[in-house]
Amino acid sequence: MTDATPDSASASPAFDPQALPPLREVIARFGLDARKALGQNFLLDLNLTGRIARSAGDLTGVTAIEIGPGPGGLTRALLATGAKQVIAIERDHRFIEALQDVIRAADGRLSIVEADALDVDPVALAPAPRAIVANLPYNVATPLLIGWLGRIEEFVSLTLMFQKEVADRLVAKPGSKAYGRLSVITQWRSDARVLFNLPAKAFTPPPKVASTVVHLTPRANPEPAEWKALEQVTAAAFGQRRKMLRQSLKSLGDAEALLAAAGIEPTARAEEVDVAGFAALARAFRAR
Ligand SMILES: C[S@@+](CC[C@H](N)C(=O)[O-])C[C@H]1O[C@@H](n2cnc3c(N)ncnc32)[C@H](O)[C@@H]1O
Repeated sequence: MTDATPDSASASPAFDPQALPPLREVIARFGLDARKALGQNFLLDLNLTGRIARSAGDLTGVTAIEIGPGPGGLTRALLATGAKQVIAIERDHRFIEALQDVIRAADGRLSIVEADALDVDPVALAPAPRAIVANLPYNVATPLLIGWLGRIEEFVSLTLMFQKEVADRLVAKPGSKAYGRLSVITQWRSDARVLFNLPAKAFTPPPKVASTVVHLTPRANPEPAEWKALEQVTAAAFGQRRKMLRQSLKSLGDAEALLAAAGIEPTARAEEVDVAGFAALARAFRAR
């Protein structure tokens, strides 16, 4: 880890993302061909990365954590915000050398951690207030998000690029096709908002699908429920989403009694139950 502690909270964020060599040049100089297995689809347009960084909201005094800086387009944009510090976690060793110019230009505000983000606890890594801003590697985007949601109150916000199809699931409402376990868990813990979409051609190389930036903030008063119980009831309910709950919840025990305790019609289907309903079901399951 390259240590970079700023002198004070008021360290000036004067940083010009355009003053460094163009990203295409960095990629060519260091031979950074994109690796599909690591979800490497880069954003080389600094106007776009600037838009993403600004969409995180006011980062003044905040430690911004970036997952997968790659060649550093979004990293540069984050340094141009009022963020007190940027800590970027990158798994691919090739980018560490390529980012040295950015580290120097950041004048003590950028640290790079070479690690698999799935193994890193961002709360232990970065002081509060902290926010995550990332163009996520799509192969690990959902497990990363679920890990962060479990302790989202530790973050000011999460501003994350997902495949559009995943973003649609995060914000889906009951009654829609995209509504499922991920929607319930996300909306239970956070207020999740779609900010904007980006076409595949915005990336180098272009992925097969469109992408969406989602902004998540901790939900002020989440419905009381235990994480594990909520996972169990949503897994059973959405595992057979077309069946009535009195049938699909049988694997959990006396389904009719659980539904009665939660105040849900036994003939309801998973996709009709809102987050409050699933939280009630999780409480009933825990209390059985
Ligand atoms: C979609 S690219 C984004 C790159 C850059 N931030 C941009 O916007 O151009 C995903 C980045 O995450 C890195 N990455 C992939 N899996 C990772 C993991 N498990 N932990 C940390 N970084 C990872 C990749 O090497 C790549 O740099």
